[in-house]
Amino acid sequence: MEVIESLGYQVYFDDTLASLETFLSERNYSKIIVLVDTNTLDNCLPLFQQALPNLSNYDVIEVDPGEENKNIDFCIGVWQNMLDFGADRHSLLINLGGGVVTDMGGFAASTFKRGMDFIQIPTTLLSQVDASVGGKTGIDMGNVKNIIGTFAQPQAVFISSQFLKTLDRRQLVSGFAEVIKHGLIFDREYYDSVKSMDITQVDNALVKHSVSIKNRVIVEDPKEKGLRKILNFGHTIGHAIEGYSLLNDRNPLLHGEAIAVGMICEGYLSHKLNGLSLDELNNLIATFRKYFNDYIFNSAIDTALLDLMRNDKKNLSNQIGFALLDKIGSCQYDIFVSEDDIIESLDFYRELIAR
Ligand SMILES: NC(=O)c1ccc[n+]([C@@H]2O[C@H](COP(=O)([O-])OP(=O)(O)OC[C@H]3O[C@@H](n4cnc5c(N)ncnc54)[C@H](O)[C@@H]3O)[C@@H](O)[C@H]2O)c1
Ligand SMILES: O=C(O)C(=O)C[C@@H](O)[C@H](O)[C@H](O)COP(=O)(O)O
Ligand SMILES: [Zn+2]
Repeated sequence: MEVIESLGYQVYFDDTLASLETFLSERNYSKIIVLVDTNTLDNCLPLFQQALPNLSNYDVIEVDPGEENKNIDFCIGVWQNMLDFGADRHSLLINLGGGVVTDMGGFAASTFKRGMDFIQIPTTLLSQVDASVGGKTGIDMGNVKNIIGTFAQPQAVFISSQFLKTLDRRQLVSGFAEVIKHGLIFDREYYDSVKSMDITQVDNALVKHSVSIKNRVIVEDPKEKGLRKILNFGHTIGHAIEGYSLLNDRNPLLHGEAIAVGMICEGYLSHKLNGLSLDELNNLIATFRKYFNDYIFNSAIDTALLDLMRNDKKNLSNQIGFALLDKIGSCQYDIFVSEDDIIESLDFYRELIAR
């Protein structure tokens, strides 16, 4: 078993979840509640129960799956269940699921009775390499992503590759967008090693490498005053596209799919405004187009996308904020881009996929 030390807690890479059993036996929680969605109830709760045969006294809260449910209504449901179950400040919430469950569960726990303990057991690739670590918790409001939330660190994170076995390919690829991002912003060698890999070969070593990159960034800047903004590469435009798609498409883009589009557009801005070479831009584009389908969208929605970007948390005094690459493996933040340039990057994407 391997462990990464994060912000006052451990991230365990442990397929047996024995470390979870030890963790629970060392703490005297008044009550344990497990938050799942309907898919992790079926696919992940049985593995959790097998790993903890001696844990019998816990309650389960179930929410509907998917980004459309990462909102205040479902959060109220979680809070109400915690009240009904008699949770107090010495209780523990175990978030067993993907990023929707870890984000919303972390938020619900961090605000319940002004804060109770929670742990993350991420069950998607995306939540293992990214969402479960670092303490960003939150919910969406309408189609504005993660606009209500807290920085609240879990007591521990337990990562087991066992959970990934039931994940479908589309979800695996979505999580891979954040893996590619980690290489692009921080580690050229890692990017080169993942950019053409067979996605079914994702293993603990890869997850651990991604977590170690994210962890180095968040330990230096837990509350995103500066450096942490690089973890947001692709997200200014990506979140706008994700939010737009959520409300307007019958089969909305997943987070990773949207930020893959965002990383191509922001790759273009990196080339135009921040010194990323044309060769490296083309390299980045080829990588994303290898794994991700094109997203067709019309310039008629640019105004709506800009409206969403006006809510980005990196903005300052009405200027839209970006993290941009200067080369593969290196990223700068607090770069403010004009609306004309943003639209140019959307046009670039549209022309690219029309070729
Ligand atoms: N807090 C952060 O730092 C951070 C980082 C990245 C992304 N996020 C957020 O994470 C969310 C996306 O997370 P996600 O991609 O995990 O989505 P998700 O939680 O919606 O999970 C994807 C789907 O897979 C199902 N699922 C989960 N585990 C499964 C398993 N083991 N087997 C079968 N099905 C399973 C879920 O029920 C869901 O239908 C977004 O809301 C995004 O904003 C947060
Ligand atoms: O941990 C971070 O910091 C990130 O930015 C990671 C992102 O991949 C993630 O999507 C995060 O939820 C975005 O946060 P937000 O502050 O832009 O909502
Ligand atoms: Zn993300």
